[in-house]
Amino acid sequence: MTISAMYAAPSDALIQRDHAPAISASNVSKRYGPVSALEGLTLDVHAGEVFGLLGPNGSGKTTFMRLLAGYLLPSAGRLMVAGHDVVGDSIAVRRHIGYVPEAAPLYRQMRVGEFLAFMARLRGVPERDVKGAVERIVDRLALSAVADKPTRALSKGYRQRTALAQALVHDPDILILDEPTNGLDPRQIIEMRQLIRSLAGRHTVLISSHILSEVEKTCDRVAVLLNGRLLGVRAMADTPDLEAWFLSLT
Ligand SMILES: Nc1ncnc2c1ncn2[C@@H]1O[C@H](COP(=O)(O)OP(=O)(O)OP(=O)(O)O)[C@@H](O)[C@H]1O
Repeated sequence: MTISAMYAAPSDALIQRDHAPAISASNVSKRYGPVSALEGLTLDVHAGEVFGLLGPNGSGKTTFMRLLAGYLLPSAGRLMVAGHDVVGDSIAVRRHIGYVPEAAPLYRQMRVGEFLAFMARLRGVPERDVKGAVERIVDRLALSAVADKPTRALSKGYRQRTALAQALVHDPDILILDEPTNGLDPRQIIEMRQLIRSLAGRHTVLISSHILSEVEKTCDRVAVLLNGRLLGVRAMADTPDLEAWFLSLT
């Protein structure tokens, strides 16, 4: 399917709502030698929702995201993304995922437009569709003012937005954002939150954070992780006091 057809067609994410969860973890564990970073994690993320992973430093949030993105392999358990196994079908999984790590590399010598075109090609967007895909994402994320600037010259807010654009340029169903507001100023935090909310529905968004108020304002549902273990999952609509719930768990 061409990227233009992907934009025109109802997204896989919406189709999946009636079928498989966008992300499904069954008893997933990850060890780094003697360190247990995730312990028997079982969790479903529904298509089209913004889902928050909340936990202090070292609770396993980044490890879970890196497993989903195929950068790491689980030590045990089964992890499915858009109906594909991350171990057995990693190429299909990568097509469905856009990932923004906490410190996203931006190839500092490239201009923003060039960088996005480079990332689109890397993700398998056909050559004839690259220009259109870049134009669409530059427009959608309001990057036109900086499209000709080298990425090294960007402000932190624009850098974060460019990192998000590279993760969306191939129009994945699922977007994974590790601490997306880290280091942003208050206005940039608000803009990033609005941007994430605007992606819900068409995309499934998984974000990590250790800031309760951030999760409260951005997410539809939240999971609390501590020391690699899942302590609970709640819909924000059913959680009038996130702080009280969090404290009751930890
Ligand atoms: N490459 C690694 N080798 C060894 N231990 C690791 C490695 N990466 C993470 N860990 C350990 O795994 C545990 C979970 O780390 P992880 O980075 O997934 O947590 P986190 O919740 O994302 O933390 P943060 O908010 O600080 O990014 C921690 O104890 C961490 O020290």
